[in-house]
Amino acid sequence: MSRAPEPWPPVETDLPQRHADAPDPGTDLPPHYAHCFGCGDQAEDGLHLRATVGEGHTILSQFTVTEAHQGAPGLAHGGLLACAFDEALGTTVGNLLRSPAVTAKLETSFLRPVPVGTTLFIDAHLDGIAGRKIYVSADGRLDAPDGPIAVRARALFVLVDLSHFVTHGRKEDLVAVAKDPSLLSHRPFEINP
Ligand SMILES: CCCCCCCC(=O)SCCNC(=O)CCNC(=O)[C@H](O)C(C)(C)COP(=O)(O)OP(=O)(O)OC[C@H]1O[C@@H](n2cnc3c(N)ncnc32)[C@H](O)[C@@H]1OP(=O)(O)O
Repeated sequence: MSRAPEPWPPVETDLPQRHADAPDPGTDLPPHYAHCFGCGDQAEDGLHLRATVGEGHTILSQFTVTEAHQGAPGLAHGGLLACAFDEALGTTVGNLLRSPAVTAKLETSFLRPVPVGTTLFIDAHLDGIAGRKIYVSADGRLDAPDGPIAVRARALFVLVDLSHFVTHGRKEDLVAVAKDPSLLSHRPFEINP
């Protein structure tokens, strides 16, 4: 497999417009859903990713690799790192565009091992929009915002209607959220099953 990067975004795009109600640069974002494996504070052994809005089209996220995240002894599992990027990229799309979207395609390049105890700093950037397709990418650096790059990712998100979540989500979880809206502590949209 070639290491030469393919053109990105792969199609002609426009620069996405930040939503007028997008949070300001410097804003620390609360978890979007308490049980989210990526950011939820009630997700035991989750990643507990934390995100802060950056300048322009960026959001900076970070999480610390724990023993629960191992693949090889003492090293983060690659699929779990991909999960962290899915979360960081999705947060970027959701908060800056404030429209529901889901991951359609996620590509990760693993450049360096990520040991347990490392904090990964993920700098995500909205790259382009073409109709419902949103292209977004991120670099993940070891232990500092300017540390060595360990993982790179790029993804296609597709804008969806709220009906996507209501139609496909497990009913008891949708009901739980309707009963206790604080489970969705930060939400770019409302869910009323
Ligand atoms: C704040 C929130 C943070 C959340 C972070 C976590 C985010 C997530 O993990 S979301 C969960 C994982 N993702 C999913 O479950 C999505 C499952 N997939 C789906 O539901 C559907 O396939 C979906 C919605 C992506 C697309 O279906 P549909 O709405 O019918 O649109 P469809 O017409 O097929 O695709 C729209 C466009 O995207 C393109 N596209 C869709 N999938 C892909 C793909 N895998 N690769 C390339 N292009 C694709 C299509 O070709 C089409 O392009 P064009 O407009 O040029 O014709």
